[in-house]
Amino acid sequence: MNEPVLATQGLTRSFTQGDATIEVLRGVDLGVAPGEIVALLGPSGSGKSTLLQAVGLLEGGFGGSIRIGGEEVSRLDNDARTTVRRDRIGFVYQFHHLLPDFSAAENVVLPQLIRGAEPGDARTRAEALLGALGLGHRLTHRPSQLSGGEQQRVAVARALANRPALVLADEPTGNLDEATADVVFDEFLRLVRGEGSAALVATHNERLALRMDRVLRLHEGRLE
Ligand SMILES: Nc1ncnc2c1ncn2[C@@H]1O[C@H](COP(=O)(O)OP(=O)(O)OP(=O)(O)O)[C@@H](O)[C@H]1O
Repeated sequence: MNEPVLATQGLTRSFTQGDATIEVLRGVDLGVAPGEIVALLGPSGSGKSTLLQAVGLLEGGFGGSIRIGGEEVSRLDNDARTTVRRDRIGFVYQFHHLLPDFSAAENVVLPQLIRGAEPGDARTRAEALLGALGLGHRLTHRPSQLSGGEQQRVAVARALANRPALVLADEPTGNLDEATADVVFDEFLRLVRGEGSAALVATHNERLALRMDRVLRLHEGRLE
């Protein structure tokens, strides 16, 4: 059997506020297979973002095990975490977080250059991804010159630029109106599938969740 792209065991996280401690994650065991697209469904406040931050190695303070591509990554130092993020994970957030002074194409080129790609190759890859998302005519536009749906498409292209084994997406179309969200979400799924990446996608939208390969439900700090 293929090694999971992502596996957690007994993942815990609690926050202390004053005298109160809230246990947000109470022992989450999950596995995502290569190329599998998994929905992480749960109401607001159920801990979806907290879980994505843990497995994306964006925050510390977690208990339990996180394996990415078979490697235990939960105890790595900061430099090693940064390398895992850069080489293996693509992120899409609810808000695009594009660099405002760079064009759409440059936003997709930059992460590739940081990883050591040749500028010509990076440009070709950026144009191919943006073209696949219908943005071939928007390459030189800055984020402020793009619509919300176009901005999120650029963010999707950027996430896939380095061919990550795993895409982590937190409400990737949550900031768009329903009709635009539907279209952008379909394009996101099509592109991720076409690239062969796995994805873990947090959403509170049942309808979007059912378009994915599998649905995990987060309830009271555990997966149902
Ligand atoms: N840094 C923090 N300090 C204290 N409490 C926190 C912190 N981060 C998250 N929490 C709490 O953890 C719980 C889960 O938050 P989280 O953002 O993971 O939920 P979510 O399911 O992603 O919600 P939403 O769908 O609204 O984004 C919430 O009760 C939140 O208040």
